[in-house]
Amino acid sequence: MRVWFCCRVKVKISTISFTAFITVCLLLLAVNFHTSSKVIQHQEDSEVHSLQRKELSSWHSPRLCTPKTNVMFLKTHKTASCTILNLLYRFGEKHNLTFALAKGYHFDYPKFFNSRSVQGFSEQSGQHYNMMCSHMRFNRPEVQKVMPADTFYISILRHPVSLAESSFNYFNFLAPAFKHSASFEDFIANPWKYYVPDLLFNHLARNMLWFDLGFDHNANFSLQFAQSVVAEIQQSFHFILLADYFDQSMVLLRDALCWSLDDVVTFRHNARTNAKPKCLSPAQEEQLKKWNALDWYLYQSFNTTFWKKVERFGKLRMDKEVAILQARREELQNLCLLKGGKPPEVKPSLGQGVERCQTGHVTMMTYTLNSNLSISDKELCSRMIREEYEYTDLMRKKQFPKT
Ligand SMILES: Nc1ncnc2c1ncn2[C@@H]1O[C@H](COP(=O)(O)OS(=O)(=O)O)[C@@H](OP(=O)(O)O)[C@H]1O
Repeated sequence: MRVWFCCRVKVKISTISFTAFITVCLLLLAVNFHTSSKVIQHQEDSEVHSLQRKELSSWHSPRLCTPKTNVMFLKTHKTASCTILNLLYRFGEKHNLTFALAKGYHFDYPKFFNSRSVQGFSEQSGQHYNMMCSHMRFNRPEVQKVMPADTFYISILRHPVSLAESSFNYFNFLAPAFKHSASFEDFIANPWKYYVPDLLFNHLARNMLWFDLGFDHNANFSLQFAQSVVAEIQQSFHFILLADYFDQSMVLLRDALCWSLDDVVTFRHNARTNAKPKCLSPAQEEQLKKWNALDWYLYQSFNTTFWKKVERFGKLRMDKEVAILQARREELQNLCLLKGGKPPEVKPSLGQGVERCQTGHVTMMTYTLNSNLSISDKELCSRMIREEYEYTDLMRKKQFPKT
């Protein structure tokens, strides 16, 4: 009896010690995940990673990967790029990262990017930056001079039909082809009547994405040529987001960068208040796809890649994470914005604030913060609504306090 009792006590003691040992180990592990950056290396699409994914039941779980802090974003035009810019600046500010900044607000666009247009950069210094995200015409060898070798390259595309409509609205004062046409419908019906291939800024009227990615937007379409360009883009960029599936893009981006939920929650920036897309007929849509044949091919290719990624990620998991993202956005909108951001305050586009991101003569959405925010909430909310120029100036002041 005594022996049995002793045994039971021993068994109990060893069970308790074992349990305590395991608990301490788990706690240490959890603390380690939270505090140490030396966590298991993120290996996208590897089996290890998919096993880890299964264990991550919630977005608030510690991530089993190392957050990426070197990111190059090719900011294409009229593709929700100001919204992405906002999240990159926020992340950079939070983690004290350096930005390769243009001397103004873009890298001598529409010229090809040259490393000389980065403020304070010289090739001799061997200096590198964490992030780069202002408008440019992509030029990989020059970008590589400025960014570290392990940089994660991203960009964003948008369906050429809605892109053309957005571009016509914003850039009809800038692109000669748009300027001279009586209406968008008129332009769609007779693009060659108004389009002179080599006129400055006419790229905004034809294959604008192709141009921003550094290719000849006036080239004749051939399958072989288009395929070779897509292959080159795939070599240069780790992930191409789609503005038309913005939330799904954010979920995939967060996963690829190993960032937190709040890092990828954004308010919509740079949106028109008159953003109701024009109702185009199927024939007009086809004409636009034909006119922008290179961009249309580009979009279709990366749309296919995108949905393959979603499949690998898991469609159910995607739906779940999109829902969490949207709920968090709504929560932040209600916290930060007057009337939860709806309806937006309307300002003419050529004044101060949001419209400085713009160059067109359109009415822009701008946000007003709730007046009763705590100091920390006000800081958070101000960051979320801060626009491109204001944020760029702020980062410039941080990096170049004397200028
Ligand atoms: N989150 C999200 N999802 C989908 N679409 C979005 C989002 N954020 C911005 N937008 C739309 O993107 C258009 C502005 O694009 P950019 O910021 O790239 O413009 S710019 O080139 O920097 O001027 C502009 O499109 P239009 O309103 O159709 O012109 C914005 O409404």
